[in-house]
Amino acid sequence: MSLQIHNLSVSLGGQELVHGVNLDVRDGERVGLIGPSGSGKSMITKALLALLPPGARTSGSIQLFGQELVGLGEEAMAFVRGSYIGTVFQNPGSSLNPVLTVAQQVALPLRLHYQLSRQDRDERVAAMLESVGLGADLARKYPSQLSGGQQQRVAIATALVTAPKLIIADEPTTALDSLTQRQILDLLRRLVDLSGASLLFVTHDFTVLSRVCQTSYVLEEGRIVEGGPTQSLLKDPQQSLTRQLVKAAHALTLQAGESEQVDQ
Ligand SMILES: Nc1ncnc2c1ncn2[C@@H]1O[C@H](COP(=O)(O)OP(=O)(O)OP(=O)(O)O)[C@@H](O)[C@H]1O
Repeated sequence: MSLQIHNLSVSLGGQELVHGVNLDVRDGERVGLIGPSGSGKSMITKALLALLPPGARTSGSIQLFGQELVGLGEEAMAFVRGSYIGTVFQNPGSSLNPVLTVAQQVALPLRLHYQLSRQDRDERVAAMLESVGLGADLARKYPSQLSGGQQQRVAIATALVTAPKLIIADEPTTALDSLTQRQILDLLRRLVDLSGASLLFVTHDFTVLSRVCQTSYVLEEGRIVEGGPTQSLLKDPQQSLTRQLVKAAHALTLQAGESEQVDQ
């Protein structure tokens, strides 16, 4: 098992925002966490990365490859983040460092966490850029000189270059047009599968999950209300929120004239 979240609760300012969440990601599995704005998706991913705001309290258990993360010290947690987890966030324009070139950006996690020779590092960066479909001509450019889709490709390359075992993608395509969104989702799915990593994909959009995730969990006001194979949730949603999210996804899909389905 890659990730086992058991009875996770998160409180902030004396208020409990996440209530007893259970969620599993098996090795090599792509799992979605879906819920409307304010349902607590970010609180769960931040708890997982130990990046909650000061004063937040976490209880329960988060096991990553068998290691308990709740209560782990900052130094050990920084090591876990750098070695085992890759993250891709919503807005690549702000998550990329504006003063680093594309090549420097992708090389940064290798510099921070691995002792590689300059040549090995450059080779790994070039191979990673190629695998996300960015040519050598873009390697010397800065994020501001790239399109949103190209920026997100750089972010994916940066997340995957250290070959992390778990990728956390938090609304990674929300800021992109629908064609670019599909390309980036397919790229992420392909690279995650190629690397053998597991994926936890956070979104409010079932259209996206149906393209990427085999299993999904539905979050409502800090609680998981439903979970299971994504296609089953789409075909036969049991909870009112799941039905609403599926309906919204069908409306979006019809709008875009697309039919989405993920390989199991
Ligand atoms: N720094 C904070 N201090 C206090 N409450 C917060 C803070 N950040 C978020 N919250 C509250 O925690 C709850 C969950 O928020 P969270 O950001 O996890 O939702 P989300 O599902 O990620 O939403 P979105 O899709 O809009 O990002 C909300 O009620 C929110 O108001």
